[in-house]
Amino acid sequence: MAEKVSFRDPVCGMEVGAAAPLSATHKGTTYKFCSAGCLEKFLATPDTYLAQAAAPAPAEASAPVEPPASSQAPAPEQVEQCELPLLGMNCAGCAGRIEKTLNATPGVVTAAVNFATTRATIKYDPDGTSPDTLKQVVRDMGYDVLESGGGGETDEAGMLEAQTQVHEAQYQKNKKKFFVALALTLPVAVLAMAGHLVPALEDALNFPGRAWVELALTTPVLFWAGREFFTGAWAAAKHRVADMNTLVALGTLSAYLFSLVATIAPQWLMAGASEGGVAGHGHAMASPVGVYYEVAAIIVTLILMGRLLEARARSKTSGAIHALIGLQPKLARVVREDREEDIPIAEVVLGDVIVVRPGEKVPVDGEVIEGGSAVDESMLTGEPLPVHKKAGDTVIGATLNKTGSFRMRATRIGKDTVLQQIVRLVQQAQGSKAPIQRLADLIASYFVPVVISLAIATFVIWFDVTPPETRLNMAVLTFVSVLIIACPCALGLATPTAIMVGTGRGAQSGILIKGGEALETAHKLTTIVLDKTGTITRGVPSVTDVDTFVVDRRTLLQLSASAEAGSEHPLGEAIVRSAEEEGIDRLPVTGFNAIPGHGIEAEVDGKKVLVGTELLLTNHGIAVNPAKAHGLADEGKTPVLVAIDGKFAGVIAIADPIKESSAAAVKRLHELGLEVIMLTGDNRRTADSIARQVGVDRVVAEVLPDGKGEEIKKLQAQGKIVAMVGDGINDAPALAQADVGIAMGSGTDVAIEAADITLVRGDLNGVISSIALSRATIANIKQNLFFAFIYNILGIPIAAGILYPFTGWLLSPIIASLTMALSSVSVVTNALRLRGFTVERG
Ligand SMILES: Nc1ncnc2c1ncn2[C@@H]1O[C@H](COP(=O)(O)OP(=O)(O)OP(=O)(O)O)[C@@H](O)[C@H]1O
Ligand SMILES: [Cu+]
Ligand SMILES: [Mg+2]
Repeated sequence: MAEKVSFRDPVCGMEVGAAAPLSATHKGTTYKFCSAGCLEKFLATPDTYLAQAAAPAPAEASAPVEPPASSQAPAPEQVEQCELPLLGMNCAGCAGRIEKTLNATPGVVTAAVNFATTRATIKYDPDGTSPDTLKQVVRDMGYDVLESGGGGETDEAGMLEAQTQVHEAQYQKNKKKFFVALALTLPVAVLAMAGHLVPALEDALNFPGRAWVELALTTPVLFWAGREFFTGAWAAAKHRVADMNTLVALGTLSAYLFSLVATIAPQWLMAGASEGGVAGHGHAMASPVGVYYEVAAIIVTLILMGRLLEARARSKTSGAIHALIGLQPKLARVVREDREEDIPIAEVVLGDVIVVRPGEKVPVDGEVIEGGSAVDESMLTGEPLPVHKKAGDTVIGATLNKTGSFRMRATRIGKDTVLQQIVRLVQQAQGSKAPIQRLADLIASYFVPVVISLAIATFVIWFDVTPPETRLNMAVLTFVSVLIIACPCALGLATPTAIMVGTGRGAQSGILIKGGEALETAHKLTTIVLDKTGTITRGVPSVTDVDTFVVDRRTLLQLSASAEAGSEHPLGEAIVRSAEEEGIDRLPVTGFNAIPGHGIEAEVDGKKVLVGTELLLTNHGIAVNPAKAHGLADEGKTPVLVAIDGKFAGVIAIADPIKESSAAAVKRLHELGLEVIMLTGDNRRTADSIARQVGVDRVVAEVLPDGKGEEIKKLQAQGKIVAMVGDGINDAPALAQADVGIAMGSGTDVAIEAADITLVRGDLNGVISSIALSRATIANIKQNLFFAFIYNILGIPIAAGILYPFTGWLLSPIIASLTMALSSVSVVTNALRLRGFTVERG
């Protein structure tokens, strides 16, 4: 097939390697794509992108040496991506603010900041900005960026390691702060409240300088242990925004300043109040006006405690990725100059011969060259049974060799190994946002200003309606309570933590989900479209019957195999293999032409040979007696018709066995309420026969390769939400068109770019597990949002004192801060339940 191939993605202009699985052919040129997104855009309006990519070319096209196929037209827009591990975010509001600022920075195409992974993922134009500039932007906002050791290519494992260390150090520091705060707060709480609880103590605690003691104890709690609330609130204020720090700072500062004035100059507060003095709500009298130091101190201490618990729980959400990285073996036993030696994994080079003994891990990806063994691949594929490997089979790094020993040749090392690809993918997925989160973000962004207004309204109303002696106390208390109870910190955790645990759990079971969007869409699917070859069937077709009319069997096989030698189609390969097995040598071929979806034409040994569908032959004006072919097709075999020199010469039947798991999986999909459609380029009879055996609802047969995406579009136009399941490489346009594209990885060749979800173990049970995982994750997110909101919704009116006139109930600021701490913890704990999700076993 002498067609042109362009390795520059025409949409984003990125250089894409020859191995990239995504491609589309347009007007005789095959274009490679960096991502399904680009492919999708291209397929929608190919000509605009080609015009764009070609436009600046003439200016530079002064190098005639360059062959036109690889013309280096500068792309309209070079996009690079970098990841910054962020430090110092303590609330989802921070993440939102950094994201906004980065997006507004010149040169940035898109930026996304994830609070759960504490990463910023930035796509930028290298001519417009640089990672260093972006880091500075973040630092200017009062946050920090973790330097990831050596520059250049970022090593996921290293970056994660460094980030974990920093988080641990931060955790220890926060722990210290909490305990100091606790030690100072306890006496304040005892002084302020013990007298109320135990009346006998009241007099003893009511010594003259009490307020001053409380002041002395509370001040360091607030301004040392709670310092970050004030710096955070200040940073937010400079950007004219308010976040949870603002609420905490405002709340504690109001209680503190009120008490301070009451301590230093009570006469200011007495103005207008009656001579008898006022009692703080339920407080022993120490100064003529009640003081609320304990409120400020306890709020800070409880919130610090909540953050500690939350950090502890959150560190577990990245457990899956740590487990994956931990799979990487450290050493490899290579054979160099006839000697075996153990070397660090990083020193293995491509082509190294490696010895793997029983009980050892396979160090890198490779091909078995000698010996054989059963290998446990469950850690990457989720497949529970060990897989038998012999010479010629591929083995994956990090899988466990069980019984025998073998030698292998390293074929993929470092960043290219399946394990590293999976780790990268999971990192990206965990950092992505689900659409449902946009709603949460939107609500959170309005929440804080609304809360502040509510708090002020509460203050004003109580100040108005309360008798003068207690009105300031009442107003301050309710004001602080509303501010604290309404803090939306749990809201920011609800979605990202669930996405993180859900995608991590998926990866451990061989389900690689590319992002929150796919994870969310998968629970809404109505229709599953299955590709036939390699998805329902095993994808290893073999010749079963050869039927000849004109020439003898040997000649027919020889001519067809020679003609197919240049074909990459599995059917062609099956014919070539069958001829080889029978010891038939191939003849020289002169003209070869593949007609996608129909077959091939070639000139072999001076004869014109056509191999392919009935239509291919009839289109060439060849009379065909199809009875035999139809009979074979009804058995579920694919009849390939052969014509020699314009005459129908025979039929080669090719069968591709159905995977054992397929029928049961289709049944389960039906039970989940999904419509199952089979999509194939094969003829209708064969397709129907296979469809009957596995029980799909509907068959769309004889679809040309580039028509598969069209078929998906048609289904979508009927209002269906469609998942396309294919083997990832030739189904790329359909995978990209579908709402969720699910690629069947073969376990060794993970076609990650091609789809939204990649199933490392290639069977249909993975589709069921993906949908189940999606449903479980979305349900979990909804529970989280409920947990996050319920406290606010119930708490705000009570804190505002709605019940006070009827029952005398007020929500004390102390209960408010306890609730706030607990709501974050309950959200994270709930998300962690997803770790127990179990996958479907066939
Ligand atoms: N190289 C080839 N040799 C013989 N027949 C071919 C060849 N290429 C295509 N055909 C014929 O064209 C038909 C359609 O091919 P196509 O690649 O579109 O689908 P397929 O591989 O059979 O099925 P699926 O869509 O499930 O992958 C094949 O079933 C076969 O009959
Ligand atoms: Cu909060
Ligand atoms: Mg095919």
